[in-house]
Amino acid sequence: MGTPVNIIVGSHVWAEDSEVAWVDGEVKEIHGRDATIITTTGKTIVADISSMYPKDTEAPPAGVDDMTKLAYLHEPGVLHNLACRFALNEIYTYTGNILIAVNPFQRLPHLYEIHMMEQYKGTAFGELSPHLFAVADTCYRAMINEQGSQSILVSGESGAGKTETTKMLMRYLAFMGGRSGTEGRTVEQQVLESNPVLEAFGNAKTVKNNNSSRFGKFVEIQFDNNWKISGAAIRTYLLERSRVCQVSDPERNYHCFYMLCAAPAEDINRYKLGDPRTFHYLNQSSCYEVANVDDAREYLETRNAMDVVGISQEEQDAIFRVVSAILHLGNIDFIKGDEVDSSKLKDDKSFYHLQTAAELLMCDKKALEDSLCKRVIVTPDGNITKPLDPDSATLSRDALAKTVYSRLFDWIVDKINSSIGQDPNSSSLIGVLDIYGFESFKINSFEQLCINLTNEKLQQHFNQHVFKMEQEEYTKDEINWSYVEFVDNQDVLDLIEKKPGGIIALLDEACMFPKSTHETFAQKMYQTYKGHKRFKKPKLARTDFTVNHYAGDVTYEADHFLDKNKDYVVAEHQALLNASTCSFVANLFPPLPEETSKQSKFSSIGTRFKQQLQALMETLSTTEPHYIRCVKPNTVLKPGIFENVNVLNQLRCGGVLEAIRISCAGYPTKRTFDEFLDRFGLLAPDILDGSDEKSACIAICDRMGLKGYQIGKSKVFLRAGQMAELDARRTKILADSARCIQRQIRTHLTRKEFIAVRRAAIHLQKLWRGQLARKMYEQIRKEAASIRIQKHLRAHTARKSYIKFQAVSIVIQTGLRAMAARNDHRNRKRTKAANIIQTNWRRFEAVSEYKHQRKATLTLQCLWRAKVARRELRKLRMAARETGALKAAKDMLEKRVEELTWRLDFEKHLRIRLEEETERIEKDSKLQKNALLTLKV
Ligand SMILES: Nc1ncnc2c1ncn2[C@@H]1O[C@H](COP(=O)(O)OP(=O)(O)OP(=O)(O)O)[C@@H](O)[C@H]1O
Repeated sequence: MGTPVNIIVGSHVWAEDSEVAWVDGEVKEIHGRDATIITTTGKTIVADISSMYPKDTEAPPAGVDDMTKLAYLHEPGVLHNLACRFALNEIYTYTGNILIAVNPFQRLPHLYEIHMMEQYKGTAFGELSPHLFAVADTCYRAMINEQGSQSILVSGESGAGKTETTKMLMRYLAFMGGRSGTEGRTVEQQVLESNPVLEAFGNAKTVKNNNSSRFGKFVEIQFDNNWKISGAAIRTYLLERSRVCQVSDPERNYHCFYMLCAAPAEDINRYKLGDPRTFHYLNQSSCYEVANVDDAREYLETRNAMDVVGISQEEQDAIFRVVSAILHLGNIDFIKGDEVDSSKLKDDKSFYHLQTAAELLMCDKKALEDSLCKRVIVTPDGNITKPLDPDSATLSRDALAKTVYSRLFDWIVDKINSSIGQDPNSSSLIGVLDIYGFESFKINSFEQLCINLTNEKLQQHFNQHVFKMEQEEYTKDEINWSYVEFVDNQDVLDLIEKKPGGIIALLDEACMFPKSTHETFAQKMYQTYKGHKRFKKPKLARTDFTVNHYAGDVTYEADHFLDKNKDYVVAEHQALLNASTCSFVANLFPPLPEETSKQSKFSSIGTRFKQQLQALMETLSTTEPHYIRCVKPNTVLKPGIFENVNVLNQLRCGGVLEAIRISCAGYPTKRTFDEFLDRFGLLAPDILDGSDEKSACIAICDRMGLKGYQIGKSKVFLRAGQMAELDARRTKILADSARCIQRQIRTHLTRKEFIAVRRAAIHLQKLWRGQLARKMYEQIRKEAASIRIQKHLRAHTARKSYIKFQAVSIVIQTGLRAMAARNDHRNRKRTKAANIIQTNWRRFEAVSEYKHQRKATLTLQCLWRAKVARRELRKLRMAARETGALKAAKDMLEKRVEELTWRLDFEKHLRIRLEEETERIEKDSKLQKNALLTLKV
């Protein structure tokens, strides 16, 4: 960041730190809020220009719609305003009556819809946001109210949007002046449809613009007594002829060539065309297509538009025949002929193209070849035919192509004019001028000189108009303005077009003098304009010269000036095409009037253009001009990019800043008494009480020590810088007051804020604590819940494992108990078995014992009883012997014997059973023994 500089007014006047130390300089570059300024003393200052941007209160962030509303009217302010608006897609801005249109490089259909036209219809200028419809409407209203012709001058550099703007203007005028419900083709329709036709033949893709108009255009729309469109005339200027034969990469030739090559197959065959890459006039550049443009569709649309503007099918056919003939002409190549410095067709291909071109032009092919390879020189002794070398033949071929094309273009324009028709009884007209802007390239030639001459002329017209309007305001307010200086560019115009002595006049002279070369022409210029303040000879230049135009220095290369200025049709070409059996072609080359052909073949393009310009200026001078300055925001043709330096340059070249400068040269700041007091009353509040507005204003100015200001009937007129001076004082007072107010307010605000903050903090704390408690409670709940969950989980797990263990142990216990039971059972069984065995054994022993005892007892008893019985018997016998006693004794004894016999049988039977039982027990014990043995095993 460099020295802070406050720009006070104007595009070139600066002051440091609001001091009255003026610095003259120019803004070279702007980066954000820094500007590089080259002062007139050559010093470079990088300045902080933020203070120059409009104050917030005065300029809304979206910018102001009229630059004159800016408190500071200077380059950075204007630029900043445009940039702010552009960023919001507000592409239109006024500077007083001038409309600045920044090309958006994107379709903004909402801006041009029919309802927008309805809105602007009859609305006062400035009431709605800036728009080209407002300009067109003002123009239309002015024509009706003032009964006078109007013109709209659209200018800007290539690609700035002039043609689009012109088309929109024409659409609006057609909307206002159209006849509703008219049958058939209306004039306004034809006027509108003339655009695509002219664009097809006069527009081409250039580096700067994909649809660049290579000619200037003035459309005169005539209105009848009912203010309806009754006729129109289109005047075109300086079509770029050289493009027909010479195209540089990445540009294209005229659109019509590519359209024709993309035409339906039937047309392609008819015109013997093909791929554009096969034609020399098209393949010098590798660019054949334009983004978003379909040449085939454009061809059909152009044909359609041709129908609308009244070009018949036969004429259309002839037009496209000529266009294709030009392409074929371009493919004719020459090589050295048999004679010295002669030429002939290079090969069969060249012959084919010559033949095709001749067929399409309907002329004799031999005559065509001769007209290209030979030249007839008229001498007092008769005509001499001179052969041309291959280079000259090629030049002759290109000259023919260029002439045919430019005649074709002129024919189309004339045809459109005659078909739309002129209204001789028209009461007023509105002219729309779409003309090339100021051009300054690395290499500038004759075309640039003509274009820049046009712009100088228009600039003069513009300056005069702006100046006039300014003066009108001074006169209206009855102020003395005699010393307002007006910077005129008449000297540049004189340098170029004055007759005799101007550059064009010198060029014409040089063209008529056969031995002239571009060097002799340049030398002549150097001599003639030595010391001219608008003409310079660059160091070491042989043919270059620099003209100091209003928009800056342009260095021209005089090398091709002579050729480019010569506008004559080679007699052989004229004769050849005039003799064509196609009436269309023959009409393009009507026979020259006798005296013209005798006088001189030379006609100067420069002079003709000058005359055309003169006629245009005369027409313009009879109209009330309205200006639209188109601005190209960037060189990459993309939306949303705003290149400051580029735009600044265009504003300078377009005269916008010049208009501001003119305004600054007088009294750039005008404020009504009311506004003035409103703004500056605070500089002297005591004056305001009691005195009238005018004297209060005078008193304020005097108290502030202003010199040179003027007081009009209703306004205060301030000189450059005075507004800023007053503003600086006002700012100081405002700043002091503001500081005081700020102090109080800040204290109040800070206290209020503190209380609010404290309350808020307490509230916050409360909420926060609540929040914390809630959180903690939540935490505790969660913990309790988790413990319970753990408990249950553990219980569950324990239960599960217990049940598992229980099941296992029961199984084990069951197993063990079963085993024990089985053991016990086995023991019991064993014991039982043993018991049984023992029992049986004991029984056996007892039985055996018993049996033995019983047997013994029985035996004993038997023995005893036998002994007793025998003793008895002996007693009884002794008694029997005694008789009776004896007999009873005998019976008793017999009974006793019977009983004993029975007992003996029973005993016998018992003993047999016992023996059987014993036998069985013995068997059982044997079995048991065996069983025990098995168990043991
Ligand atoms: N108002 C607009 N809205 C949208 N696009 C626009 C507008 N104006 C211009 N353009 C775009 O910018 C391109 C160039 O505009 P235009 O052809 O009007 O420029 P020009 O100034 O006439 O250029 P030249 O002098 O080369 O003919 C257009 O093809 C279009 O794409």
